[in-house]
Amino acid sequence: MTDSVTSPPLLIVVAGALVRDDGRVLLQRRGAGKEHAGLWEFPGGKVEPGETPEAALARELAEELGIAPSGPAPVPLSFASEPAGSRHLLLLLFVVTRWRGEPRALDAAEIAWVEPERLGDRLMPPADRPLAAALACALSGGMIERA
Ligand SMILES: Nc1nc2c([nH]c(=O)n2[C@H]2C[C@H](O)[C@@H](COP(=O)(O)OP(=O)(O)OP(=O)(O)O)O2)c(=O)[nH]1
Repeated sequence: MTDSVTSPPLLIVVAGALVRDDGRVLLQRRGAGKEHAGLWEFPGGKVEPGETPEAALARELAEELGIAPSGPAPVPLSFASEPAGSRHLLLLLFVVTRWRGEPRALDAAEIAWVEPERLGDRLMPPADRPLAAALACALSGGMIERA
């Protein structure tokens, strides 16, 4: 193929929307010195070579929050696809309704449990905004079975 000039390498990132039994969603604020510092995002990170998205999600949730998904497998909800500097971001969002442990901000500046209808109030990276809207819509429409 000769179109690599016009097709930047994919940056595949996985993220989890933790939904508590009261319907609130966990967001975390990116720390200083990181890309998108200060913005609110879903916990997650880059999928490493040879890793499935599900394995990457479990690893990132352990590293960033000290929790492990349990019970029903995380459910893919939506994705974002957009340019990100010299690469192209593919951000895969899963919904997580059961986990072991109490989430702590091990990597982020802080975490917050946000009512779905207030997700839009938080400043987020561009890729997250439509994902947050889709999540709020799915939650208000009863499309997501809670723990
Ligand atoms: N984790 C996460 N990353 C996001 C979101 N939205 C978004 O644009 N991103 C971007 C920011 C980064 O360019 C990239 C993920 O980078 P990251 O720094 O979180 O990845 P990582 O945990 O693997 O970190 P590192 O080891 O490379 O430092 O995806 C989101 O909701 N969650």
